[in-house]
Amino acid sequence: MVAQADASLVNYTQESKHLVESAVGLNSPPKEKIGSDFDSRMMLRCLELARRALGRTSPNPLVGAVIVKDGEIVGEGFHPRAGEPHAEVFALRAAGDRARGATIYVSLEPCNHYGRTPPCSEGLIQAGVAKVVVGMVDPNPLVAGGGIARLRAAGIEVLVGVEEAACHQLNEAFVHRILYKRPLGILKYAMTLDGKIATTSGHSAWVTSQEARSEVHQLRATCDAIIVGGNTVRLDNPYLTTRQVEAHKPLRVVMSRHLNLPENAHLWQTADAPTLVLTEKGANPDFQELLLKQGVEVVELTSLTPDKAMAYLYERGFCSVLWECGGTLAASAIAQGAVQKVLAFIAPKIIGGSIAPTPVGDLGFTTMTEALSLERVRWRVVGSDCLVEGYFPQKANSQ
Ligand SMILES: Nc1c(N[C@@H]2O[C@H](COP(=O)(O)O)[C@@H](O)[C@H]2O)[nH]c(=O)[nH]c1=O
Ligand SMILES: [Zn+2]
Repeated sequence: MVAQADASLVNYTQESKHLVESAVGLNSPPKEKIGSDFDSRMMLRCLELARRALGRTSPNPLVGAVIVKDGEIVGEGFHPRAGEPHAEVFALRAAGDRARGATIYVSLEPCNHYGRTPPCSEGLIQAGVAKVVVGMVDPNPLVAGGGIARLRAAGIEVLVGVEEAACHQLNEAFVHRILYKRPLGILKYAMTLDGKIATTSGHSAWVTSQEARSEVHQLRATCDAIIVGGNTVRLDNPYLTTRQVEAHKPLRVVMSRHLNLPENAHLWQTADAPTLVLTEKGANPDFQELLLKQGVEVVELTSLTPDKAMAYLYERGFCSVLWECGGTLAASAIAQGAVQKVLAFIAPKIIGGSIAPTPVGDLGFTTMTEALSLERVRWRVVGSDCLVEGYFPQKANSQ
């Protein structure tokens, strides 16, 4: 039986629950375009600015803001990382007095709470902006429509939902974290046209083209952590880095119950990205010592399962986790609901072999009717390969 994640919408008032459900596309029909073409252009500029902090803002969202006066941009900003000022603050600083009577575009609803920083709603009211154009409602229960209500109560015109789908897409991991209290799990694999991730002897360098591999490095830079099992460390000896000097370096996570791992794996010998080994209480103390000496963090969980690992990474403030593991761990992560999104690179190659490894191990299904169907499926060509992307269906639990 495959676990289905339920969105926890129980912390919302009835009104904010509807706003959030609609913003994140749960239980809501397709919508019409909101705002003018100029509004859309400005909102897309907000998203471009927000992307400058890709991979660096968790547990916070990616947010961009643009201030427009008399048809001209007079201030821009984005949220660089958690604990630092929000996007609106940077844009207001850049605009100075020109913010008075201006329109501000923000990709996420301005906050209305005292967190690590004071509420942006109050900052906008004090700056005297005339209009606020919002990309999407903030699903954080501390905000959830409250920022919009506060601005309207102060007499400011507010337009909500401009380029909403694009705003949601950029923050899909933040939204998932808020609604499901887990990071978004993304399963990525590269397989041949006949569904193999390696030859019968375990050789896998390389299944896909150079272009597809550099796309993976870019993908890693957008995630908070990359997770593999002990088998991948033993068989592939991966680096799990982004190979880009300036890029964000996600935490490399290894799940290993018994710590029966090679002493000289690349992961412990390369300090260019942080590494965490998740294991169980009391496992192999000598190996734990060796890891600690090499600067690797070790955390013992009472039981080590994909869901327990995701619960731990949630507590650490992560929004997105990339599963780059072998088929056995991938099957158990899927079965426990630790995977929401699948990215499959398919190389136009055939290697054959009935015992060659496949991307997802046994799920216990015997009939096609049990197959897990992905939705919102898209595909595109990357180099000489095809990238297929889709999501497992998600549920809202709003009792
Ligand atoms: N980063 C961001 C927002 N983030 C909102 O504020 C929450 C974090 O608050 P704090 O701990 O004070 O940084 C975060 O969970 C999200 O709901 N809001 C905005 O108006 N603009 C921003 O740029
Ligand atoms: Zn704010």
